[in-house]
Amino acid sequence: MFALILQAAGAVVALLLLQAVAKGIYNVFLHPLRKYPGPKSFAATSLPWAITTAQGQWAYCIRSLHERYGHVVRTGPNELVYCDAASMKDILTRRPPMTKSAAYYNMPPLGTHSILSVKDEADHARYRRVLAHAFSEKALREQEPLIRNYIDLFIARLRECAADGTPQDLVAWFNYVSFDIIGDLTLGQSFNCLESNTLHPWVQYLFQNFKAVTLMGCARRFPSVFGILMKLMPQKSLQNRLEHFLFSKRKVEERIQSQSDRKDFMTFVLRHNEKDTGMSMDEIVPTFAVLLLAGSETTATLLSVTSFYLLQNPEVMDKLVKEIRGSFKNEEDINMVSVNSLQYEIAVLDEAMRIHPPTPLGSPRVVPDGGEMVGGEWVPGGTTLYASTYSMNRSAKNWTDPDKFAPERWLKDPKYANDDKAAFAPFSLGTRNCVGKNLAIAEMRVILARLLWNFDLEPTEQSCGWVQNMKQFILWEKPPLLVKLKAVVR
Ligand code: HEM
Repeated sequence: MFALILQAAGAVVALLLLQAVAKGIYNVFLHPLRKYPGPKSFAATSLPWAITTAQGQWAYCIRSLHERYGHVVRTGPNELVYCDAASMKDILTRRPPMTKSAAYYNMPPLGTHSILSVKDEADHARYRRVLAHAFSEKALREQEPLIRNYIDLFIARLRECAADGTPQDLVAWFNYVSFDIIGDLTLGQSFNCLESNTLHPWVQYLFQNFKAVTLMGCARRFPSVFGILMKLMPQKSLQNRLEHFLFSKRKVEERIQSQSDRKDFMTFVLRHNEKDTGMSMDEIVPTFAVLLLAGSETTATLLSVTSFYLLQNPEVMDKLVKEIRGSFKNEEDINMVSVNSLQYEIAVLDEAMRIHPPTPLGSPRVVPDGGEMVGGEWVPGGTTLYASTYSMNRSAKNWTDPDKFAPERWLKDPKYANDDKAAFAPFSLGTRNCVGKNLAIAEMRVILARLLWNFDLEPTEQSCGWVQNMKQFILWEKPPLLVKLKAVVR
């Protein structure tokens, strides 16, 4: 009996293997994408993509594939990745827009789409119309006092903790301040990370969640064994994902029930949420869960990256510190409007976003039925495609000295006259670009200016190799960045 079961299992495995080989041969030699350049193994099966992605190495892999094969690479049986501005524009700004790729955007756990994952463009436009009110100029002005309180606390806590000369982990501190701000703006309550000098457990779950979602994305590429792969995944991380979501749901519901009119996102959303043209509660919950994550991790990453490159480039740091300290009489003068005059700081932040974009992957889309022209070539309907932000920003075809941190390239330095600035889109393009862009920019400019107004930063031995081989699981998995802070006495 046992031998029979073994024989049957062997036959099933052999059949699956045969099917995979036949499919691989079809994909390489007969598939409509066969003429596109790229490694044969990537064209044959999704396995190389899944392995590299699960190892957190995808951004580096795509970059090296572009260096070898050119501006377009076939990275999977049904997938193309681009590395030039014209193709990126074709993909992201087409009218009507190409839909988001289901292979990359997960449905939230309770089965209703968030603004990030929703496929239907009319639904997306409806979500976006409501949410836009929470991110208008007017809303930002009204939110500034709330944000300022947290930045005051950030500086005060850093002054206390750095007073004895102990190096501070800037990644942790930027996470504390960005999560406290976003917690307050989204849920009406702080995560109290700054006060407690620790990440709230919800935030810790969040980081595990990125890995879980990445692994689920890998498993989904193999529908015939998806069920088995999901069983092999650490069940705790799947459970965490659900708990994490239920926590957000509870908090969003509490915020709505409080009927408060504080100047947070919910007040603006509820004020403009018309009954028939607005968002349902089931849609608000996952969308607010996205805001918590999209509005915190990204800004914390960029501030960490900026600090790292400033520490590695003392002449840039000096110039920036001089600009900030020479532009204001008092710290109170540093606000979301006055920082817009800091031309060098703006260039430094743009350069950090170029060299190490907080969202390294890009925005995958699906070519509509009937096909579409992308970068001057016909691409068949159903193809998944995107411009990889990391490769775009590090390509020698787009930038002079792409691996050099050079804020001057944003300040009309003739050495960088051939840079293709149209290749720079860290907040994406088109109807699904980042709704929080203005908030993110304002927040990062003020936090960086206030940090360098208050402290001289010095690297530690540990901080020197910080970016090397940093893994990506949707966002970057950042190790600690230990830095010495010397408070400036005035
Ligand atoms: C440096 C900071 C930030 C960067 C680099 C960034 C980048 C991006 C990118 C590339 C997208 C498009 C994602 C895609 O198509 O898959 C996006 C979308 C989005 N971002 Fe940001 N983001 C940042 C900060 C923020 C902030 C502060 C918020 C809100 C508080 C926010 C909220 C969102 C939302 C809701 C979307 C989805 C928009 C839509 O689909 O209509 N982001 N962001």
